[in-house]
Amino acid sequence: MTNDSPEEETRAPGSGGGGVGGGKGMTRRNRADDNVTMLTSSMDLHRAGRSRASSSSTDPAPSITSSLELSIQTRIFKIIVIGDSNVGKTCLTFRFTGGSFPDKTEATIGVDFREKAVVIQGETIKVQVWDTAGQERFRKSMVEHYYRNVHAVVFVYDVTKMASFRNLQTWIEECNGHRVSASVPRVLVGNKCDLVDQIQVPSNTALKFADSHNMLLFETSAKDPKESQNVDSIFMALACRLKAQKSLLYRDVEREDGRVRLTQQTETKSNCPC
Ligand SMILES: Nc1nc2c(ncn2[C@@H]2O[C@H](COP(=O)(O)OP(=O)(O)OP(=O)(O)O)[C@@H](O)[C@H]2O)c(=O)[nH]1
Repeated sequence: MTNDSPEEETRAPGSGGGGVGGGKGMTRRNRADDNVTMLTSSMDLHRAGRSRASSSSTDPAPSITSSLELSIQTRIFKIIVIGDSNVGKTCLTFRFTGGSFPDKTEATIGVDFREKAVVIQGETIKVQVWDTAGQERFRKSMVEHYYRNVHAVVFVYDVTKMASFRNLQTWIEECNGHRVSASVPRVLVGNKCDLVDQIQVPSNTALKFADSHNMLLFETSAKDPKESQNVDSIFMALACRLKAQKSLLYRDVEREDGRVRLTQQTETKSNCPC
């Protein structure tokens, strides 16, 4: 939980079309493609930044150099997770980046950053997940940062709370109000499907909504370990889509204070069959 944000000099993808997958429909138990490999477990950017900064005084120079060389080749995709408080945004991002369900969560203040390196068709990509605060009082000063240079958006509702589903329209309007391009992929996630006896949002209602906004729908549970691959699929579908549509290579530059600065470096094109 932090109020800091990594400084960025990226720009949102300006080309490529439509929502994720380009197709509509519910994707439940969608499996990550075989071409995709998760490389690392979760890493809090700030904690990682601090440890890199502090270790730089003791580590031998060659390892710093090779780490920088490695990072120069790595593209970073910023994905923000948006939705009402308590829908499970933190738990979903934790499940994806850390592979587990947190024992205890507190309301997110500002934003939490988590990052995971994945390999898609031989290319290592850092998926940077911004877990945003659902409570208005904890997000006020951060909203601009959430949407700045975002590459994809995950809208989350709680399948056991109809109000959280109804509020999606407000979240979409906020997103649109921050000039997020229509070409930025968006997906819809209904979380807490493990609470089968309490479901208030029927799948077909959610599917209609997703279709009308050109989004894929994922119904899943951050809590149920059997759903973990489905949670991974949410972010991997976006990463695959971004890899296919993005024509920019970003350089990850470490600054002296350990914060991350991203700069556009050169152009590449790739085709992802995911
Ligand atoms: N049963 C069940 N509970 C869940 C699931 N995901 C999250 N929760 C619970 O829902 C509560 C809220 O989860 P969070 O991940 O903190 O919610 P959030 O959307 O990040 O909330 P804010 O930080 O306030 O925006 C916690 O008590 C979690 O344990 C799920 O898939 N199933």
